[in-house]
Amino acid sequence: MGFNCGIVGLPNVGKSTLFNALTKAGIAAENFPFCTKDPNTGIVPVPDPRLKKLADIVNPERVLPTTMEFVDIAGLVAGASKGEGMGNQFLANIRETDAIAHVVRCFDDDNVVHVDGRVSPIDDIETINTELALADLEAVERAILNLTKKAKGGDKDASAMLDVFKKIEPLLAEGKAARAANLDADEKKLIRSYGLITLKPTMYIANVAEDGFENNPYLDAVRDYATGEESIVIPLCNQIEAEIAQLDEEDKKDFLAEMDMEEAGLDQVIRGGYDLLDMQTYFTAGVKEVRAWTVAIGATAPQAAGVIHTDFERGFIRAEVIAYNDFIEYNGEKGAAAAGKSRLEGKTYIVQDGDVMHFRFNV
Ligand SMILES: Nc1ncnc2c1ncn2[C@@H]1O[C@H](COP(=O)(O)OP(=O)(O)OP(=O)(O)O)[C@@H](O)[C@H]1O
Ligand SMILES: [Mg+2]
Repeated sequence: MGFNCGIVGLPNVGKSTLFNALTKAGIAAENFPFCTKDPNTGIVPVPDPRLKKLADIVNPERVLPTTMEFVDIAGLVAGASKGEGMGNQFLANIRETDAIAHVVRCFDDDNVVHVDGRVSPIDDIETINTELALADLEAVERAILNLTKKAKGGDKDASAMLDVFKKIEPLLAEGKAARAANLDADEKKLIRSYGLITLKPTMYIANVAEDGFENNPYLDAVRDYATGEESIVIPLCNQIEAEIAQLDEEDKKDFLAEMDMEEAGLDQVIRGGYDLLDMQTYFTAGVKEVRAWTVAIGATAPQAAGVIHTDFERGFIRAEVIAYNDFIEYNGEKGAAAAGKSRLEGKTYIVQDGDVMHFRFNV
C-alpha cells in the first residue's frame, strides 16, 4: 500500500493509547516510559461520509472504505540522535514513514509519569524536534561529503542534489526542520530517497484531559507553536478515544451525544493524516461494491486504475468519470449520463477528488 503515518513523541505521552484507539489492536499501553519497543503497525479505515451517500443511491452488496497505515513507534528522548533511549531504532523506524503524527502531552495527572518530571508541551515538542533535526543533520552532512566527490567528477544529478542539501543544512544545524527550507516539489523529489524526517509533513496531536478541550493553556501553547510553522493541531483525549473505540456503533452514538461530540476525534486524526499524505480519494460504484480508493493528487486516470490492479493501468483504454456532486445530484450513473454529466476521459486525464470512475481496459 505504501503510505503511512508514524506516531511519535516522548515516552509515556499516550502514543500507544492513540494507536489502540485507531486500530483496536489492544497493544500494551501502560504507565511507564519505553513501554513500546518494536513498532506496531495497523491498517485503519479512512472515514468518508460520501461513501454512505453513494451507497444509498447504488445499494451495493458491500461498501469498502479506503485505508491507511499507522505505525506506533517507541518514545524518543533527548540524546536519541546519539543513541540515548531507544534512539537509533526509533529513528530508523520513523525514516520509513510518509507522514508524522506527533503526540504531545497536554494533561496533568500526577499518576502518569512524565520523563522530564513536568508537563511542558513546548519543551517536549522542541526536545523531539531537535533530535529529529540532529538525526537529519548527520544524514545530510554524510550526503554532502559523498555528493561533493561525485559532483567534482562531473555527475550532474549529484550536483543538483548537493544544491538542495546545502539549502537544508544550515537550518538543521540550528535545530530547525528541513520543512522550513520550503523546497519545491522537484527539489523534494530529488532527495526523497534519503528519507529526511524533518521534511515529512507533520501534525500535532494534543493529548488533553477529558475536560481539557477548553481553557487549557497547554493546548493554547501548542496551537501557537504550530501556527508559527504552519502545521495543524488536533486536540484529542486519547484515553477517552481508546474507550470509545471499544464500543459498538449504537453505544458509540449514545456516548458521543452524551459528550456533546459530533464525531469521534479519532476520525479527525485519520483524515488529518490522510490529508498530510497529499492523497485524494476516488470512488468506484457498482452493484457489487461501492469503494473508496486512494491516489496521489495529480495522478492520471491510468495511474488511478493501477491502484486497483496493475493490469488496469497497463491495458487502460479510457475512463468513464462522473464528479461526486453530479453523481449525487442526478441520483446515480444513469441520471448523470442523461444530464450529460458522464465524461469519457483518456490517458492524460488528471483525477479529481471525489471522481466516480469506471475503467475500460484491455489486456
Ligand atoms: N488523555 C489522557 N489522560 C490521562 N491519562 C492518559 C491519557 N492518555 C494516555 N494516558 C495514560 O498514559 C499512560 C501512557 O500511555 P501510552 O502507553 O499510550 O504511552 P506511550 O506514549 O505509548 O509510551 P511509550 O513511549 O512508553 O510506549 C497510560 O497509562 C495511559 O492510560
Ligand atoms: Mg507506547
